[in-house]
Amino acid sequence: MDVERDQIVSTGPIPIVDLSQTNEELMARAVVKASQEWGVFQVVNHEIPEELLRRLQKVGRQFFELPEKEKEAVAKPANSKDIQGYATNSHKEDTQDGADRSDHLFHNISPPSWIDYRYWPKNPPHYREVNEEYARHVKKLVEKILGWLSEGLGLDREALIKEGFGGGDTAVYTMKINHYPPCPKPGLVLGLQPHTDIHGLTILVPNEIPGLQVFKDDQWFDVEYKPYAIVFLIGDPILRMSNGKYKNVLHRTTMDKEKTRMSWAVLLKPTYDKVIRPLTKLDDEAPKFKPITYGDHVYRKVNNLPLD
Ligand SMILES: O=C(O)CCC(=O)C(=O)O
Ligand SMILES: [Fe+2]
Repeated sequence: MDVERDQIVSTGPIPIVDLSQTNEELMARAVVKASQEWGVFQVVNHEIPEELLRRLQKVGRQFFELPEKEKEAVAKPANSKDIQGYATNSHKEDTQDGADRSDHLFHNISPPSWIDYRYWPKNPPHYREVNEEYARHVKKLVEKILGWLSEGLGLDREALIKEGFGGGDTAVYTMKINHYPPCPKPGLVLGLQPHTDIHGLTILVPNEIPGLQVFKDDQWFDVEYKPYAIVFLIGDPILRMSNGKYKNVLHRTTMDKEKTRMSWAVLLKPTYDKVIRPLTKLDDEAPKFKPITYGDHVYRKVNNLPLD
């Protein structure tokens, strides 16, 4: 059998993995290969209902369409160390160099002890119910993918979620809605500057406006929009936990001249005190990274301090 063709059904260069195949090993291998070579892949025919994704996008869109004053009800408090809340950067001058020209809403969605409903919009009224339902589905999908990635390292299925992220009920899941309003000079500015993700894994649902680009082999590639597909991006901690086997993909977002782009990203993170290091059974290989707490990693990245 032509494994290569069966495992990745792709019209573009970014790997696309069909999760409705019966052969689990093929799907697992496709996810592992994509993570080694690209650090990004899309999944289609996952078990998250399409109508739930439509509702997730609808309530998010309704929130961002509210007048600025109403969005401020969940604003990130000034000087808050916590990322949670609404913040706007899209009013920045178009020519301002190096600025991210986008708006965001962050709030934790799991575990329950990390949820602070002050940052969850009360308007539209279904916002909370839809996001709670989505959180349950995302967790299941993430655990499946991390299981395959663990096995791809020669470890047991639970290694990444348990040893890497501290366990299914300890790992922190944060919803981040990105909102990129139309930009009259899209060539001059970016929605998000090129970056690798500070957190471990990003599970992304974009709207239909193209904009996400990933870097590989000295070239940027567009991530093709596929309705209801979910994009996975590997972040820095998984690079470290896998001792460099899984890539932390460099990516950025562009702006559209006329249309608003939005994306719903769930960020998977360890708690700040968790030490990030190559996983135990990878210890017999020379470690490529020094142990570092997740909190220290975030601090160093945010402040442009050296990491290793
Ligand atoms: O909006 C996107 O497609 C990507 C967002 C992203 O890279 C991020 O939030 O870190
Ligand atoms: Fe990102």
